[in-house]
Amino acid sequence: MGQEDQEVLIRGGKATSTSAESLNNNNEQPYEQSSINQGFCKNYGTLSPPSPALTADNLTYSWYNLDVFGAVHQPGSSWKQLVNRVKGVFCNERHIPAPRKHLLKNDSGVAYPGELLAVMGSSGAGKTTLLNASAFRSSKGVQISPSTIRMLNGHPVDAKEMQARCAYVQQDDLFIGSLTAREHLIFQAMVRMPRHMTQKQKVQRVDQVIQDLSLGKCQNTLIGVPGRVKGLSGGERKRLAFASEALTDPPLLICDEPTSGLDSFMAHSVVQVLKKLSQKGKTVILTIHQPSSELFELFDKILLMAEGRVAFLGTPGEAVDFFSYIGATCPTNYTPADFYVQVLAVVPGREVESRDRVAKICDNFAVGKVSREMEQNFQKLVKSNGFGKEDENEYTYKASWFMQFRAVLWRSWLSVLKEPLLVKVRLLQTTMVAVLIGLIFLGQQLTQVGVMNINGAIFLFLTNMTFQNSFATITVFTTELPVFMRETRSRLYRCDTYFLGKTIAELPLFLVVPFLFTAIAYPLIGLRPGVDHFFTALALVTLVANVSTSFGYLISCACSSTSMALSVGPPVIIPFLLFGGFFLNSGSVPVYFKWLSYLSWFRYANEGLLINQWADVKPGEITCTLSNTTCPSSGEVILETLNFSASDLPFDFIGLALLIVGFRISAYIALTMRARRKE
Ligand SMILES: Nc1ncnc2c1ncn2[C@@H]1O[C@H](COP(=O)(O)OP(=O)(O)OP(=O)(O)O)[C@@H](O)[C@H]1O
Repeated sequence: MGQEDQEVLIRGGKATSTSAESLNNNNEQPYEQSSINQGFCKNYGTLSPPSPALTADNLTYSWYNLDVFGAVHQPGSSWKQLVNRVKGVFCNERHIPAPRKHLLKNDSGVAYPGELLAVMGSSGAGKTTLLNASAFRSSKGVQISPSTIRMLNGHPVDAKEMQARCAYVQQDDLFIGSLTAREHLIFQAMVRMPRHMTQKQKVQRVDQVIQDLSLGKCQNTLIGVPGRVKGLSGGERKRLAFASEALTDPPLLICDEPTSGLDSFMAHSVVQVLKKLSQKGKTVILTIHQPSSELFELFDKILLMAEGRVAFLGTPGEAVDFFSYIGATCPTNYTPADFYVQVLAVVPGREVESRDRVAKICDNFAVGKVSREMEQNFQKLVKSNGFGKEDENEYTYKASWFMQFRAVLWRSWLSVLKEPLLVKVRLLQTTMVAVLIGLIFLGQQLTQVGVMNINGAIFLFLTNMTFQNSFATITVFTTELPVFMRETRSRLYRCDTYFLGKTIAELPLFLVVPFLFTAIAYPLIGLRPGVDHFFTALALVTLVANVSTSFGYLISCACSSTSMALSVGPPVIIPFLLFGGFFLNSGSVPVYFKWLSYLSWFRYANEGLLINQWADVKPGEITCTLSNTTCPSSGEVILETLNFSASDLPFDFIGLALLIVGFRISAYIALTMRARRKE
């Protein structure tokens, strides 16, 4: 809506109210003075709960002086900031703090049990920021003033308690796409529901929730990945997100734009679900864009936001009075929600006037009854020092360590079986590459040329195992990490149970892939015959597959995105590859890079495989067919030329095993640090 439309709307209001132009024309009627004075008398908005009966399970959520700041990115400022910091430290100069954007300005509000509170406002008004701050889920770079107080039933609440008692349905749904809706809910029940409940009771609750949210028809449908794997519809995904939260019957439910991307029918059904929950005594807060009149009628209270401030909090009926009073009566051909949002919008091109109008409306509300009551409540609380603290243990994980581990293991195993990238594609890819390498190096003989070819084929074994496994891990693991981050922040499971469950579930695959590869390529190439030689090679290739997987986990956990992990992976692998003894003789590694060569799994595995191949090749077994080149007389000579010693084979196994452990521990530490950081 443009400024003109906005003015027409406000002038339209003037026909029935008194001073529409007071919003725009300060000369004719000094708006601020007259409105503010009247605001004290009119008492628009309300703080009163819908039903006075509060049980122990009901939660009144209130927030006072919610002051939120966001980082402002200034192009080219990082260098200046660094210089500024260095000067501050070394030259005793005053450190100039980085500029910050004031996202929420001393907002206060309250949501009662049995109430459906809709937060509305134009885009950028601060709705999501308010919800994130309320649920203690503010994003990286967002700072909340220490004077802010968030309370449950009058007790200041901390992040741990809030995350345990409040269900937060975020705008973007995050699921493991390879599970069905029912499998997803069973997993959620396993980690969310109290540990004293049996598995049977949890499954019964899942069935109940599926019925309540009308998910019966799609319960066995794959959730899917938008744009990649077809699965649930947008509405079904939204309802599934609610279903996950509804399993525990949370007393406080916060939903960020639950209707975004849905048609009006779907939007209505989603809000109906929320309304039903509120009627059962839950406290429900949601943000919504452009609700239809029908939807608007379902809201018990509305909170209007503009420019990071509260412009109104009260019932829809009181909103009509408030806006009429300030001279902005809703015309009959407008839905009230659209009208309020438009009046509170900042119009491009006329920002100063719009902001002035918004400021006046917010000021008017700030001196009204609601704000004053809120202030009084807050003062009372401070005076009575009512910052009571409840038992922290109550807000710990719902499931025991073992239950969490079992649930993660079960879900990871299901996704291993169902994720095509992990199983079908990998097995097909492995077979094809093994056959190709086998055909290229088919039936090598123990000749001068054969020795060169066999050494090349062995190194190719390692290169293929490394790249195939590390990149498969990076691709699959990094796409699942956002789900992990959200679930671990909701305290569904611990970092260690996830990491352990996930890696154990994937282990069989990382045993099958090297087996398949070795079983096909080893005999085709004609490597050293004998069961013991085959199994030694298989053990080494399996260890390499698992070192690469562990390395893939480490890179995935240390990098912030899939694309970053995929770009960081190859340059880090290349130095390890160079120290493998194929491109650079292991005796020629510069002293200053020796330490790096000890971290090279290529070196251990190449040495091990070459020892396995050549150690027992006796003098005379190698046929010298070319007279103009040197011919290695025995396998021992080949190993000596490469600077490898047959006695080092056990150390190669130990080296590979230590690398697996080392990379996994590092990956776990990186994951824990990431889980602690804000995303
Ligand atoms: N981390 C951040 N750092 C800096 N500014 C931010 C940050 N997060 C949000 N903002 C800014 O704060 C303002 C409010 O953002 P918010 O996402 O809360 O708006 P909204 O009302 O939810 O909008 P929409 O309806 O479009 O989602 C916007 O101007 C946004 O650019």
